[in-house]
Amino acid sequence: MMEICDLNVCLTDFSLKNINLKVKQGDFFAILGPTGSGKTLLLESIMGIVPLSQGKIYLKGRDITRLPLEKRGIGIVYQDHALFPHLTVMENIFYGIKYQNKNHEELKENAVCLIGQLGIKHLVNRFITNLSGGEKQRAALARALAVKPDVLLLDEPLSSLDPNFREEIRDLIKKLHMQTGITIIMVTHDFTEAHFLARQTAIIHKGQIEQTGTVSEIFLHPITPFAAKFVGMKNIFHARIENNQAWVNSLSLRITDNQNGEYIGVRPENIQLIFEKNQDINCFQGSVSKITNQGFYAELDIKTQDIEWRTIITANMLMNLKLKQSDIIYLSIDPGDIHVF
Ligand SMILES: Nc1ncnc2c1ncn2[C@@H]1O[C@H](COP(=O)(O)OP(=O)(O)OP(=O)(O)O)[C@@H](O)[C@H]1O
Repeated sequence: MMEICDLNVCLTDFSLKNINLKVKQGDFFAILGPTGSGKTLLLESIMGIVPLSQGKIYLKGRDITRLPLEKRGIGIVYQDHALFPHLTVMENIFYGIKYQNKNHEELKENAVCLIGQLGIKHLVNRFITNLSGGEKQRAALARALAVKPDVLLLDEPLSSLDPNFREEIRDLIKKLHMQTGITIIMVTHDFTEAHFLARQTAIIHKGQIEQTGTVSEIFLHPITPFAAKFVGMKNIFHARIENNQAWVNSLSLRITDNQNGEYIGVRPENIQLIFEKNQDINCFQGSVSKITNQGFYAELDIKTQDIEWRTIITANMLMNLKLKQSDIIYLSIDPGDIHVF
């Protein structure tokens, strides 16, 4: 549906290199990456705001690489909403319709329907400056969708919102995607957001795509240390793999058969904490080196020989166990939970 072929953008100090992506009709696609990785620049290239030094962009089979934004069939919701402050909500939503080469009556009906779906009927005569962050985001979504674009681009749609609105708007975006079936490409630095909303995802790092796949594929099988870290695999170590053993410094861990690579990764939630050594295959003694209370849960750093592991436990469990720094504890790791890449 949207195909990005060999896209390159060269700026003075930054480049997007050989970007290839395919987004299917009706899909929700997340481009995930840390700050400065090139996410917004990629959206801007899709919109035609920054010139490509190489590459093609196709939308529904049409080559849109050189078309002006209004002819591309793309709607966008910016991080800061970018609504017109001197216009009312209604005027903002209807603004783009007059520039469309489509049936205006149909688009107006569609806009009215969106106003209902987004729950902003009571706000239509208000000016933008008087709205809350969540209300602005609803108005921005209605404005972008009012012209019935073929694809909707969302630039970090939740990051500027107060945490109270974040969940509400996240649910709303999901519902809207299901109701309209529109193709969405969202950029975000938050894997949890992508996990909740998207089906397909691409991880971008320093202007290059590191991995693409379904959200669960990338969550379960990251293929680079960067991707692994990004999806919450906090224990990533350089390792020497020999048959079904992984050596990290002087520690040997049993892994499942037929795996090969240079790194191992273990999720903190997959490390079990126990008080006595048992017969588990990977059971190691360690000592608590740091406890970081995070409210509902706590992060425990545990040192075994020369390796520091990050584990998590619930706040309740931490209280019950009365754990403190330097306490001796055992870690148990199932070989199936050790990922090699
Ligand atoms: N028009 C431009 N001219 C020169 N450099 C630019 C331009 N736009 C972006 N950059 C640079 O390109 C790099 C990537 O920027 P981009 O805004 O795409 O990052 P991002 O992944 O969206 O980050 P964030 O999550 O912080 O928004 C940055 O180093 C930025 O300074």
